[in-house]
Amino acid sequence: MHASILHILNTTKTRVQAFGSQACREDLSTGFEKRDFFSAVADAKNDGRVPVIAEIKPASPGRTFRDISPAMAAKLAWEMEEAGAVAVSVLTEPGVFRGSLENLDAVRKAVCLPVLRKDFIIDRVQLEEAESDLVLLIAGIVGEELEFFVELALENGFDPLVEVHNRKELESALKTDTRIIGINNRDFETLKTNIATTEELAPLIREYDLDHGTRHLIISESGMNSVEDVRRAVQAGTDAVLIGSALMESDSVFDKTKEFVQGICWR
Ligand SMILES: O=P(O)(O)OC[C@@H](O)[C@@H](O)c1c[nH]c2ccccc12
Repeated sequence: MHASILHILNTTKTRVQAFGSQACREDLSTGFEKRDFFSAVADAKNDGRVPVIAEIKPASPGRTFRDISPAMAAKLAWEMEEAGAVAVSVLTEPGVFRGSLENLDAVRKAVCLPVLRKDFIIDRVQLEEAESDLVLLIAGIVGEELEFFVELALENGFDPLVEVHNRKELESALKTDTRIIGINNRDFETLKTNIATTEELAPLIREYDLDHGTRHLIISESGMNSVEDVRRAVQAGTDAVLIGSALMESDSVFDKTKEFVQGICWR
C-alpha cells in the first residue's frame, strides 16, 4: 500500500483511540430523514442525466485543490445539486485529504441530495459519530471484517458503498449484503488510475447479478477527467460515476458538474 495511505490508516487509528465517539448518533439523529440514493439514480436515468456523484475533496495525496470551510462546502454542494448531480460525496478524513465532519454536516443541511461520507472507516465508533445517507467501506482496507462492517452500517441506517479494486475484493463484496459496489479505478499501491479497472470488473458484477437474480448499483470511481472517460465507464455497465478532482480543479464547479451530467445521452 502507498505510504500516504498507510499514514492515513495510522493517524485514523490514533484519532479513533484518542477521542472515541465524539458525538452520540442517537443525539444527532433527532429529525434525521434518510435520503434515497437508489431513486436519485433512477430519476436521473429517467430524465437522461448521467448519474454523477460529485465530490467535495479539499486535497488528495500530494495535491491540494482548495481550502474548504463548511460554508464553502455548502456552497459547492449547492452548485453540484443545481447542476444535476445525484449525490454529493464529502471527504471527512482530516489529514491527507483535509476533510472534516463539519463539512459533511454543512453539506447535508445545504442540499436535498443523498450525501456520502468518504473516509477510511476502520472502527465502529466512526459509524456512530456522524450522519450521512451513504458510507464508504473500502474492501482492501476493512479486509476480513467487511461483512461485519456492512451489517453494522445497515443497522445504523447507512447505505454502504463497498469499494473494490480487483477481483478478490469484488468477490468478498459480493458475499455481503451491500447493494452498492464502487469500482475504484485508483490503485492504492501506486495511486495511478486506469478506467480499464471498471471495464474489467463491471461486467463481472452484471454476470453475477444475472446468475443470482440480484441487482447491484455499480459506481465507477476516480480518474475521470473528461466526458470521454465517463462514456467509457458507462459503456462498461456502470450506473453512476464518482468525480472529485476534475470538479475541484475547475473554476466553476457548477459548469463542470453540468458538463459531466449532460455529457452523454443516457438513453
Ligand atoms: O478525484 P477523483 O480522481 O475524481 O476521485 C474521486 C474519488 O473516487 C476518490 O476521491 C476516492 C475513491 N476512493 C477513495 C477512498 C478514500 C478517499 C478518496 C477516494
